[in-house]
Amino acid sequence: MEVNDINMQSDNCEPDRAAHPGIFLCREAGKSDHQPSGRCVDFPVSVVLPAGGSGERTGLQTPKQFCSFLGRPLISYTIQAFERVLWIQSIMVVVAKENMDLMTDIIQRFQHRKVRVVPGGSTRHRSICNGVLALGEEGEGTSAVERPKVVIIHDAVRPFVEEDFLYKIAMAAKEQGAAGAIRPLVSTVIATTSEGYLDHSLERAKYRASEMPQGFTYDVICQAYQRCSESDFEFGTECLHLALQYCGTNAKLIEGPPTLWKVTYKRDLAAAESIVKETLSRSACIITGGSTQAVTLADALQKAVGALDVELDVIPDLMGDNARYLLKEWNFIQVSVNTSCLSEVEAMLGALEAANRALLHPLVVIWVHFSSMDELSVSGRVAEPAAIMDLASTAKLRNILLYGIQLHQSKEAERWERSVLRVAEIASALIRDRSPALVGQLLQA
Ligand SMILES: Nc1ccn([C@@H]2O[C@H](COP(=O)(O)OP(=O)(O)OP(=O)(O)O)[C@@H](O)[C@H]2O)c(=O)n1
Ligand SMILES: O=C(CO)[C@H](O)[C@H](O)COP(=O)(O)O
Repeated sequence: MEVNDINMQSDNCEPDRAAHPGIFLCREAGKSDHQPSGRCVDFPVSVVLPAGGSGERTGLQTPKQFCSFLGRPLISYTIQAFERVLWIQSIMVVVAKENMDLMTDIIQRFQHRKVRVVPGGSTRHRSICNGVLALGEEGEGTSAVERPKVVIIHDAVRPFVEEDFLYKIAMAAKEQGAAGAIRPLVSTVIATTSEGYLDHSLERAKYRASEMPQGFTYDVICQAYQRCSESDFEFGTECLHLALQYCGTNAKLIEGPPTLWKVTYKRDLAAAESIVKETLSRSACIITGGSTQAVTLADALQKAVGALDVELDVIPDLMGDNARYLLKEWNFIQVSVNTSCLSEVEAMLGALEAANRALLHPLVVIWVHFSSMDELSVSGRVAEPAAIMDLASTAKLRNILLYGIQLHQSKEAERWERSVLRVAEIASALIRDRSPALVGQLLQA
């Protein structure tokens, strides 16, 4: 059966654990950046994340899964990608013995749930095997988590896996016993002689790169590891091969998106950071406080930012229905007109903190202080650089990056348009770069 043919149960699937004991559908406070797909899986699915390697190829001291960007270790991004999938019931993370405490700290710090940690082995297969066996023990005598029907295995260093693809893998694994992600080959694979000459070359169109995630029925992956040889444990790199050789299970292969790529070298960590930044920079919300001047500025910014590829919503405040903006990946731009007082920003920071919005990612808040020339001539200075610096220093401790932009009203249309464009450019650069060095600066537009 084609994976696309599998009946996708997508309509209003209600969380009913009694009727579907395998469905895991709890929502997690402060982590609602992800829209659930609405898909249900009516069998228990658990995940094994092998994270027991040392990451030699990065050349770094720290194993790559524990290297951080935007204040969070890579492994936490991967866990989050699985944790937000409501139909996944548990995640078994496998780490080297000496990193068990570190991993436990990460789980606590980023409030990961559904996660257990077990010690790994000297090779990837040994680590995965430990994780799979631990899933079996998890089912015994515990009511919260059942023995899984399907086990998804995914390298802890592939952080960008999407729910839709996991769904395809889980459904195909249940149907076929095994399923795995593939990608087209980038380069031709050749065999070399022991003297370093070309022996033969493979016809590229016939081959595919095997990627992760892979899915197996629990019985297939358990049997494969029970039956495989020491040599497989020591030198093997392919779980699908074990399922074929030891269980006669031909895996269904499904072409996955390019984002399934594995962090292998140091440069891949920088690439992962830039993908996360790009994702976090797509939308911002302007809060006007309801003032006419602020709304006019917001409308002008909306036009200017449109060209910069940022989705921009304009709302008067974060009250009532607008509180939903606190729950998603929005960045915030607070416009204050003719007041150098930062109380509106302080109130917003309080609301963001209460919603636990900056737990997983640094959040950008930009205060745009819109002042008339009259205000300037009365006060004789630009708005409170010291106050914003103090507020930003405190906010930074809570993972909120506060920046300021000072915009002076001008009666000259051309000058005004230039300033608005500058605000749009500065704001989108601040949102995109999330530079800690610029936190608390009051930039001039
Ligand atoms: N004994 C091992 C070796 C690897 N892995 C995990 O398997 C995944 C894919 O392996 P790879 O990219 O090769 O990771 P490393 O072995 O850490 O990297 P390197 O080969 O560069 O040392 C990683 O999440 C890694 O932590 C594991 O759980 N246990
Ligand atoms: O793609 C894979 C499975 O097919 C694995 O991710 C890959 O084998 C990881 O191993 P390596 O240590 O060789 O990078």
